Amino acid sequence: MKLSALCATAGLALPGPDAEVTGFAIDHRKVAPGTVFGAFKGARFNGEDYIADAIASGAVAVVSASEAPVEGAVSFVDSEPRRLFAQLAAPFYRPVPETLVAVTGTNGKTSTVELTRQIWNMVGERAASIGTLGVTTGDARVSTGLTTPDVVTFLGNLAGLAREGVSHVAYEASSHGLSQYRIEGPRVAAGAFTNLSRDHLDYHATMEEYFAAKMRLFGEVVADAGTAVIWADDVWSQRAIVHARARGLKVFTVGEQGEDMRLAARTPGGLGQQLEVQYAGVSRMIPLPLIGAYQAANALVAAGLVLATGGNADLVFDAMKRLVTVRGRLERAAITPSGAPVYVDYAHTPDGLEAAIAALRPHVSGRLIVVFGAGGDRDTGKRAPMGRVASELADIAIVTDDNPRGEDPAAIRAMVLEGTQAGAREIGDRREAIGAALAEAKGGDIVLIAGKGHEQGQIIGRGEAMRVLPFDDVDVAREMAGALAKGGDA
Ligand SMILES: CC(=O)N[C@H]1[C@@H](OP(=O)(O)OP(=O)(O)OC[C@H]2O[C@@H](n3ccc(=O)[nH]c3=O)[C@H](O)[C@@H]2O)O[C@H](CO)[C@@H](O)[C@@H]1O[C@H](C)C(=O)N[C@@H](C)C(=O)N[C@H](CCC(=O)O)C(=O)O
Ligand SMILES: Nc1ncnc2c1ncn2[C@@H]1O[C@H](COP(=O)(O)OP(=O)(O)OP(=O)(O)O)[C@@H](O)[C@H]1O
Ligand SMILES: N[C@H](CCC[C@H](N)C(=O)O)C(=O)O
Ligand SMILES: [Mg+2]
Repeated sequence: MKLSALCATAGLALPGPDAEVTGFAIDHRKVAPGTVFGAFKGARFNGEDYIADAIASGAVAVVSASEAPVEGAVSFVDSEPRRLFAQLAAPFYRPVPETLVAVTGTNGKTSTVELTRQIWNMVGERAASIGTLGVTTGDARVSTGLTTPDVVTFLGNLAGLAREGVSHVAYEASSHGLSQYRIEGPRVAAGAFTNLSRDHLDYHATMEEYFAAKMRLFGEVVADAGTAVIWADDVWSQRAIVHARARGLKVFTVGEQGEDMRLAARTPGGLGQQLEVQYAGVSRMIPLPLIGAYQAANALVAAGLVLATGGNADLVFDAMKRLVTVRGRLERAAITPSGAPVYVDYAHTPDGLEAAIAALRPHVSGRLIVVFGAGGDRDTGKRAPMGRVASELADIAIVTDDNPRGEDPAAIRAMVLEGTQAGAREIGDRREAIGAALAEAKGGDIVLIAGKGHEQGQIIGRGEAMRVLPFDDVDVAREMAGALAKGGDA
């Protein structure tokens, strides 16, 4: 494809001679002849340092923020080079699935995109989701490593899915992804906001900045005349509604305070819950086969996205009855020989931990035992609040390791323990901590293993020294339950 054609589609002037474009790259090591190179300043490197190398490898154009010397290639300079790069790249990656929706919020993005994918599939669409779990279609899942992949991977994935016949894609818009313009370009029909609470304050300076990053979804990413589906019961919801209205989007609110889809009642049951939902003047009873208020919220927002993009209400609400557990989100992993169910959940924020404990509480007649930790090289300010939530809301809290990365695991645990009241236990080794929780559990108790969900490893070290030790909470819980049944030492 010609650079001039990409510029014309993106509405940009071509600032130099025309060239044939063969691809896009944001890492100079991936540049081949004909590539457009995005030279961005990052947290660790300045991509502009690699411009000459990229041109030597065949780059035909360079997008950057400053007048750094670009000799032998067309130079695009913009104060938001990542945005310009995405605008230029989008028309190259064709075809694009016809219906795209994006989900933002501190918690619930993965669950919501996955449930949206499930509902679309059940109502007859070829659907996929992209997010923390990777790229998921009906029959396959491929990991990308990040929640929101880099823009080149993202656009490439969309085109690949469209070529396979996928027409509907729901993807996660993390605040990092939004602020780094990783998910720009194609037309996004609807966006959803789930909630906002403390996380990532190592990357965003304040909650206001964190919220502003999320609101780029409604401010810029969702197409003109698109829809904003907003969970209405969060403390930040009203402000999200104001942003969406100011942009002129259609607003679709969901929740107990939702005006478009109202959750009138929610009754927890053994393996799920009964929801009474009012939509378009009709009241419906929906037996949702997932437990917990938070899963009801995510399922309703997912239904809202499908309805906002043309789904048939009868089919959509009927599909909700057949939703299946999202991997690592309140997933029942095992039952101890004493009869206590063991759940694995991805709660890694104070709010997430509170939501996961609240989801299980109605099902506990004895004690709720929680095993959890906090990640290294991530927001340190969430650690003590996580400790506080666990020790206040669970009966037994066991603090353990969760991806210490480049930090001293004992120091991370100490910060978590600062928030706990007396009585919280500390067992650094995660396998041992899970074993202790299962051994402690009696009939009527429930064990919650929080923080890693679907993750497949324990990340130790940083940079060159980083290693990922295989670890899966579900597998370990099963192994430990098995060992207890045999009467061995867990
Ligand atoms: C802080 C952060 O988000 N960093 C991401 C970001 O890096 P960056 O732009 O700061 O890049 P950098 O490493 O400083 O390099 C700058 C530029 O120089 C280029 N470069 C660099 C070296 C070189 O030799 N040649 C070269 O061309 C790089 O490709 C890059 O374009 O862009 C990189 C390329 O896409 C990502 O790999 C990297 O993710 C790091 C590994 C990461 O851990 N990110 C996490 C925090 C993250 O993004 N998480 C979110 C949120 C999860 C959630 O919702 O909770 C996610 O969406 O996954
Ligand atoms: N709507 C919600 N409200 C409160 N907590 C939630 C909600 N949805 C999920 N959670 C909690 O957050 C955890 C992570 O959920 P999920 O993976 O769907 O979120 P996410 O936004 O994709 O997270 P990440 O930022 O890591 O990508 C869940 O395991 C649960 O503990
Ligand atoms: N997307 C989140 C996941 C955190 C999961 C937890 N296991 C950890 O490692 O902190 C992050 O990268 O901050
Ligand atoms: Mg996610």
